[in-house]
Amino acid sequence: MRLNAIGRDFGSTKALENISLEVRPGEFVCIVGASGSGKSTLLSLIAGLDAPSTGTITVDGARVHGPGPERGLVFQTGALFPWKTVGENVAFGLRLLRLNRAERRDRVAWYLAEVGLRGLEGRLPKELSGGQRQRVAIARALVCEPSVLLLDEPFGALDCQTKDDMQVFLRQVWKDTGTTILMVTHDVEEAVFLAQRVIVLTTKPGRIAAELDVDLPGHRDLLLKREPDFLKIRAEVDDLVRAHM
Ligand SMILES: Nc1ncnc2c1ncn2[C@@H]1O[C@H](COP(=O)(O)OP(=O)(O)OP(=O)(O)O)[C@@H](O)[C@H]1O
Repeated sequence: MRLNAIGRDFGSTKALENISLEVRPGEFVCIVGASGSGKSTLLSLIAGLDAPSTGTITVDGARVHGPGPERGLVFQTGALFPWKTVGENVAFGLRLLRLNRAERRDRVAWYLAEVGLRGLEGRLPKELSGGQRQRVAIARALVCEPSVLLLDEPFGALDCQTKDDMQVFLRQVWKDTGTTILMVTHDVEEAVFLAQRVIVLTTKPGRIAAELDVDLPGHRDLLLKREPDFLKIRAEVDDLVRAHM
């Protein structure tokens, strides 16, 4: 996936300016920045829900002109259909793909198991916890086997312990599926724990201030968050975000 000199203006407000970024297949990249740095705007441009004022976005070599099944999208909350069951919500992701009934059933079952929701396919979203609902949203995005999974603060509404568990879960899903992931978050600890590479945005306009490779082990559990190496990178990213607020 490639962003080439992206800019987005809203009237006289420059939300984003000259953002160029390449995300390689299978990479896990997090974008952090203070409130108003244009994180959500950037993700919605890549998702094709909004169009850049300048620059181009390509995924698998094709220009983005609107939403498409090769880009899976997960928001902070509220994206599930409340009247559909867990299984139906996940299957909904497949509506744009031409698959027969057995293929659909198998894919839905595989991704429900992958996100740890096997046996809950008949439940309604209101019968799930917040963390479980986000697992459904992630399964629904992954079921199309997208080239890139786009996550906008997906754990932002969860309590600290659930958030921690979901981070470990997301690393596991990434390892199991090999999906390319681009996530935006204001939570620096989360970004450093999850990503191989962290991009820091400036505020007003949002530009790329810095880019850091996260040189931590591939296998990450929650104890890593207490390790000196982790805390050092976290402090470095925190300082960069603050310096560019
Ligand atoms: N539809 C819109 N119309 C006008 N201005 C907008 C619109 N969407 C975003 N903006 C402006 O663009 C800038 C970036 O907003 P955006 O929501 O992308 O930031 P963010 O980094 O995601 O913030 P937060 O972390 O608070 O969600 C802000 O100044 C915002 O007011």
